[in-house]
Amino acid sequence: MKTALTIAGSDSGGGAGIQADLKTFSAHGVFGMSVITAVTAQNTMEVRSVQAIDTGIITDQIAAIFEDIHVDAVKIGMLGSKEIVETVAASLNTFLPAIVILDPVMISKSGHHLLDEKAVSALKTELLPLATLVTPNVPEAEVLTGLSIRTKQDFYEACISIKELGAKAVLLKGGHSAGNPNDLFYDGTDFFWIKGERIHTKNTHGTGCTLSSAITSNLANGLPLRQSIEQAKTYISEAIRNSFSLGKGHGPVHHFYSFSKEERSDLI
Ligand SMILES: Nc1ncnc2c1ncn2[C@@H]1O[C@H](COP(=O)(O)OP(=O)(O)O)[C@@H](O)[C@H]1O
Ligand SMILES: Cc1ncc(COP(=O)(O)OP(=O)(O)O)c(N)n1
Repeated sequence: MKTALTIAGSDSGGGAGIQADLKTFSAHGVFGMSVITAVTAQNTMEVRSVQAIDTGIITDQIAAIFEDIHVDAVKIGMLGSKEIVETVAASLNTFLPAIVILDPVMISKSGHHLLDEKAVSALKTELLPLATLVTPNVPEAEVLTGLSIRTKQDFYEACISIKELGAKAVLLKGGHSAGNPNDLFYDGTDFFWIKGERIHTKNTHGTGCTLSSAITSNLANGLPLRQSIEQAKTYISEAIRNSFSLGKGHGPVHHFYSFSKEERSDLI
């Protein structure tokens, strides 16, 4: 069985963060492992409080996994602080995983800051160069580039600017734009649009975490990058289509097995 590791924050409400990542890995037949960077007291309406995890135990969690278990792909989500960004970058530089998907989580749907302003420059200089793919949403890409992103042309320019920060490839997500949620991919050579159809629901908690974890799972399972992204887009679209009302705010997306019984036995 293939393995994937998420380095991210815990969402007590179960819709985003580590919890969404592990559900997505399981749904793809991948064995999921986790390094917790922060604990959030969160539900469908708000992030009430955040406790960062001590950097020593973050280093230990990563080392405990890599010194014992083969990791096919790593996904990075909420990091919270500059110190945690630097700690994670140092560990990745030690263990050099082949695949790193970086979701540069900055603000929750409920409006809570999940990354300190001081951490942004460390994220750009220390983590982006280690990423196989970075998956910002529009507000995150605006912070990373200093550009305002409204038009299709802005999407192209933002991708070029983020690629120049050192990531091998960029997927700029269009969920926050008006109209259909089309995402733009760029790897320094080719651009391609991953087209979506807007699903009108308030239950979209955890969409970014789920998409990046689905891409991570597909890469861990050996698919090429483009196919991994295309299949992950299908997965997140179905997960949003089948999302449900849980709690009083933004309900979670629905995680489902993305392969047949026969395919599942092939994976094990
Ligand atoms: N209402 C929606 N209908 C269909 N797809 C969506 C919708 N909202 C977001 N998406 C898609 O979900 C994925 C996550 O995007 P986005 O919501 O922008 O990320 P984040 O959760 O990081 O803000 C992207 O592929 C985006 O296009
Ligand atoms: C612990 C934690 N990590 C990440 C997020 C943001 O997740 P995302 O998938 O972008 O979903 P929304 O919060 O935007 O719904 C989070 N909320 N908590």
